[in-house]
Amino acid sequence: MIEVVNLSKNFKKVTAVDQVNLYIEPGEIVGLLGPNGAGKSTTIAMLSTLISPTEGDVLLNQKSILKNPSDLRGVLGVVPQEIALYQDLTARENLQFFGSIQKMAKQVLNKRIDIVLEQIGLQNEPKKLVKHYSGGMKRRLNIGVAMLHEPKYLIMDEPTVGIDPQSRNHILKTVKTLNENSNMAIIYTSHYMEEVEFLCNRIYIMDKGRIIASGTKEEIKAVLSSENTVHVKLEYHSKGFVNDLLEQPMLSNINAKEGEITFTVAKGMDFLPMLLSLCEKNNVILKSFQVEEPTLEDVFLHLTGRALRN
Ligand SMILES: Nc1ncnc2c1ncn2[C@@H]1O[C@H](COP(=O)(O)OP(=O)(O)OP(=O)(O)O)[C@@H](O)[C@H]1O
Repeated sequence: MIEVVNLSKNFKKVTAVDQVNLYIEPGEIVGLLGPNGAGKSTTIAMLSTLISPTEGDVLLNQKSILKNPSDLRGVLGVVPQEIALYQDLTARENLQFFGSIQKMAKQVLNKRIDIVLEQIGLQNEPKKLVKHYSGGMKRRLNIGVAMLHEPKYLIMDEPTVGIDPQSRNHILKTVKTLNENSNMAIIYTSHYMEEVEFLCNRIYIMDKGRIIASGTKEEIKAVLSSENTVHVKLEYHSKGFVNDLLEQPMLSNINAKEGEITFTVAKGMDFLPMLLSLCEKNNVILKSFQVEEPTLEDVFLHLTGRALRN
């Protein structure tokens, strides 16, 4: 298990990471979700021993790695946010180069390269130079480089930024398969809450250097378990109807646009009779209504008053 204990990092006057605690157990996918500038990359840089913390510690199987970073490096792969590849080499040549600087034995390396190329879906591009790859293919090869030494833990720093939806889906599937077939534990950072919801068993939500929520998806969403969002569509817009809604004490966050209205209501509240009687009173026809479960985006909004992406 890897544990991060009271980890902080100051850059002069900026506190990029502030007393962060988290852990990852073998075989799980953990999400680190937060907007730009939340401190995710700085946390990862400390976790992967690239920069040293101002305060706090990182433990591998309960032993500090600050004095012996090589213990962690052997079991950890890091996929950086930036593409770090040689453009004038093929995928295989890139993997050969990065494997050789890790001093992997030639035979072992060649076997691993075959496996990794298959895992990242680039086995059928033997002659193509990286400079002729699409953005998504480069990202996949970037992941392959980090996987060469068969790490038990893989850290991925926003691996889907700036790529097309098809490549993004491929990467998400690769991450899931790697975890399921190789039992590789993955720390996945992102500001896309739907990716984190899809992939991760446990999630940490970070903002302004701090962890503001953590737990399973269900536990985090339970923060909002007392409320449901309701979407109502009317046949046509009615000012009177909206005014009547605004006067209902059990409703909040009422938003009306044309014939579409959204509001929040306490969970379990039977609001339908009220809705139907207001329709009748204002002579409008209810086209549809939908009760929505909260998303991680809603939780973030609730905790910070801001959207994850702006
Ligand atoms: N080397 C540095 N010197 C000064 N400030 C830094 C440095 N690195 C990061 N910061 C600041 O620390 C804060 C956290 O940055 P960090 O890159 O860790 O956030 P992030 O969540 O990874 O965001 P992004 O998704 O944009 O990468 C930001 O305010 C950033 O400007």
